[in-house]
Amino acid sequence: MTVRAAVAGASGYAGGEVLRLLLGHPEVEIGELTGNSNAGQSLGVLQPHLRALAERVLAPTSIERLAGHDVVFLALPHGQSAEVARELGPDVTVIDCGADFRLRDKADWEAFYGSPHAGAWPYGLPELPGGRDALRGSKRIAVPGCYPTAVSLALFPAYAAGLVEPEAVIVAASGTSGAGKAAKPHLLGSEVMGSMSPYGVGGVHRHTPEMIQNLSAVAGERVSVSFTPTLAPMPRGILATCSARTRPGVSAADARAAYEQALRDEPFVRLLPEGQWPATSAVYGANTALLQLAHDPAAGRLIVISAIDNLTKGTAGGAVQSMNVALGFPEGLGLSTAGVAP
Ligand SMILES: NC(=O)C1=CN([C@@H]2O[C@H](COP(=O)(O)OP(=O)(O)OC[C@H]3O[C@@H](n4cnc5c(N)ncnc54)[C@H](OP(=O)(O)O)[C@@H]3O)[C@@H](O)[C@H]2O)C=CC1
Ligand SMILES: CC(=O)N[C@@H](CCC(=O)OP(=O)(O)O)C(=O)O
Repeated sequence: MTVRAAVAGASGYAGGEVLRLLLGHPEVEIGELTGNSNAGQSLGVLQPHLRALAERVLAPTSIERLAGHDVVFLALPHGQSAEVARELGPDVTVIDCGADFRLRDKADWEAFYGSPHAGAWPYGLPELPGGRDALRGSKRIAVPGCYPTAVSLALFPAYAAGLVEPEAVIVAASGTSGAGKAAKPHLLGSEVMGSMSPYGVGGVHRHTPEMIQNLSAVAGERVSVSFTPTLAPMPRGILATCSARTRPGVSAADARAAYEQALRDEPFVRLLPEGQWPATSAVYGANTALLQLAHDPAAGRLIVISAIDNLTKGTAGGAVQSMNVALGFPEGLGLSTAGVAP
C-alpha cells in the first residue's frame, strides 16, 4: 500500500531530513511541499542535497495544500502545528515534529512554552514500554524532542528494571542544527566554531518536563531530572551523559543484563560491547541510538551515555519509524542504521 505524504516546513532542517528519508521509502510518494517565507522558492536552492526534488517548488503552508494526502508531516516552529492539525481530517495521519502535542500535563506546557495547551498525542518513541501499542493505527503522532529521545532511550531500561533511584542528572551536547535554520546571533559560525558552551541551565530547558514525563511513566513514580544542555561545534549529533543513583545491591553485571534484555529486539537502539563508547560520528545520518553504561561504585551511580543524530533518530527518523508502526509497515522501512564516516 503506497501512501502520499506532504511535508509542511520543507525548507527547514527537520523537513529536509524527513524528505531525505522519504526519498528512500519504498511505500511513500512525496506530495505537496510547503514553507513560509521561502514559498515560491525551489528545493534545488533550499535543500541542494535532495537532488531528486530539485525542481519542486514550495507552496505556502495552507490546509488546502495539505489536505488530500494520506500522511502529513509537520516540521513547523512550536505553536504552529495545532491549528493546521485541527483542520486536517481524522482520516489523515498527522505526524508533528514540533512540540505542540508532546506534553500530557497542561501546567507543564504552560510553564515551559508560555502558550495555551493544545493537548497530547500518542508519543513517537516506539521503544518505550507500550510505545508501539500506542502508535499502532494512530492518526496523530507527536515526535519527541531530540534531547528527550537521547535521554529516554538511555535511561528507560534502568527505570523499567528498578535499578536506579528516581533522580537523574543529565549533561548533553548537541550539534547546532538542533536550533533550526533560522539565523540566531549566538549561532554565528564565529561564536560556535572551536567552542562549547552551556545554555538553558538550572531546570529551565523545555525538554526537562518531557524527560520527566517519559522516565516517570516507566518508573511508576515521579523521576526528578537535572538537565544541562550544551552546544557543540558540529552540525549534527547529540551525546547525552546520563546518571542516576543505583538502588542498594545493584551491580554493573545487573545493569548490563537488564539493558541487554530490554534492548534485545530493538532494531535501532544498541548497547555497545564493553569497552566501546558511543560517538556522534558513528550515528551521523543513521536512525540509530548507541548506548554504553558503567557503574561507578564509589559514587553509587549508574552512568549511561547515548549518541544519536538529532535530525535522524532525534526527529525525522523517529517520525518515519513511528509512521511505519502507525500504518502497519515494517518498522525499519526507509530507515538505515548505516551512518556516514569519517
Ligand atoms: N532541528 C532539530 O534537531 C529538531 C527540530 N524539531 C522540531 O521541528 C520543527 C522544525 O524545526 P527546524 O526544522 O529545526 O526549524 P527550521 O527553522 O530549520 O525550519 C522551520 C520551518 O518552518 C517554516 N515556518 C516558519 N515559520 C512558519 C509559520 N509561521 N508558518 C508555517 N511555517 C513556518 C519555515 O519555512 P520558511 O523557511 O519558508 O520560512 C521552515 O520550513 C520545530 O518544531 C522543531 O522543534 C524537533 C526535533 C529536533
Ligand atoms: C542545539 C539546540 O538549540 N537544540 C534545541 C533543541 C531542538 C529540538 O529537539 O527541539 P524541539 O523541542 O524544538 O523540537 C534547543 O535546545 O532548543
